[in-house]
Amino acid sequence: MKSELAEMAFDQKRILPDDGEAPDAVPVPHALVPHLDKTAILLDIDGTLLELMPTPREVWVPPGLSNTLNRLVERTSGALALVSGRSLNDIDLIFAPDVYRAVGGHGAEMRLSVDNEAAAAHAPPMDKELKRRLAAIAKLSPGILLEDKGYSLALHYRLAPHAEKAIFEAVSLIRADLPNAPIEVLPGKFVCEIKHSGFTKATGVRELLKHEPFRGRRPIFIGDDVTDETVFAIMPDVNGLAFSVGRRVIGVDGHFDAPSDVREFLARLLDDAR
Ligand SMILES: O=P(O)(O)OC[C@H]1O[C@H](O[C@H]2O[C@H](CO)[C@@H](O)[C@H](O)[C@H]2O)[C@H](O)[C@@H](O)[C@@H]1O
Ligand SMILES: [Mg+2]
Repeated sequence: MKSELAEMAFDQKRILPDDGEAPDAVPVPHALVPHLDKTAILLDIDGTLLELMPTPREVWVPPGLSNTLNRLVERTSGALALVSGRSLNDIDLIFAPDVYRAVGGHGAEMRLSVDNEAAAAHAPPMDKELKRRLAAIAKLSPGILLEDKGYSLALHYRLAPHAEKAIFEAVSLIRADLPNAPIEVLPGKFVCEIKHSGFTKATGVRELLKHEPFRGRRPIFIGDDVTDETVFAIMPDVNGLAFSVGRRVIGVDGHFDAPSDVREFLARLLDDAR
C-alpha cells in the first residue's frame, strides 16, 4: 500500500496551485484524491488527454490511455465522460473501438449510455446558407481547415496563424449581416468556431450530472481551453473539483503542465484512490 507521503509527493509534483501568488509546489490536500465509488470523472480531450497536433485528424491515443480510461470506467461504475468540442462521431473514431459516455460539440450532443450508443442532440443543424458563407472564409488563405460538425463549423488556422485576424473579421461581418441569427463565436486554440447559442460544455455537464451513473457523485473536471472555463465556473455549484492543463486559471483547484501529466495522474488514481 502506498504511504500517504508518497501520495503527497506525487500531488506536489504534478498539481500546482492556481492563485498566481503561491509558490510553485504547494501540495494539493490529500482529501482531493477522490474515492472513485463516489466520483465522476469528466475529461476534455484535445490538450488535456491528448497532445495537440497540427491538424484535428492527426491526434492519436497514446499507449496505456485506453486501458486507464477503461479501468476508471469500471472503478467508477461507468461515471466517466469525455467532455469535448469534438462531435461524438469524431470522438468515437479517435477512441475506437472504445466507446465512452460523452458530452460532444461543446454541449450540442450527449451520450448517457454506451450500451445502445443513443445520443441526444441539443442543437439543430446549422442553416445551410450560413454555413456556406462561413465556409468561404477558408479561401482567405491556404492552410485554413474547415471542420463541419453539422450544428457548427470550425475554421482551423494552426497552419495559417497569420490569417487569425482576417478570419475573425470576416466572421464578424457575416454576423453583422445576420443580427438575429442564434449563433455565437467560440475562440479556441488556433480555431474559430461558429455554433448555435444556447448550449455550452457547462450546460452539457449540468445535464449529464442529473443522470445515472453520474447523479450524486462528486465530479472532477480536467480541461485546457477557454471553452472549459464554463465548466470550471460551475464546479463549485456541484461540489466538484476543477483542474486546468497547460495554463493556470484563477479559481481552479489545481493545474497540470501537460496532457502526459494528466494521463499519469489518471493512472495513479487507480492505485491511490480508495
Ligand atoms: O474540447 P476539446 O476536446 O479539447 O476539443 C477542442 C477542439 O479540438 C480540436 O481542435 C484542436 O485540436 C487539434 C488537434 O490537436 C488542433 O489541430 C487544433 O488547432 C485545436 O483547435 C477539434 O478539431 C475541435 O473540433 C474541438 O472543438
Ligand atoms: Mg481541450
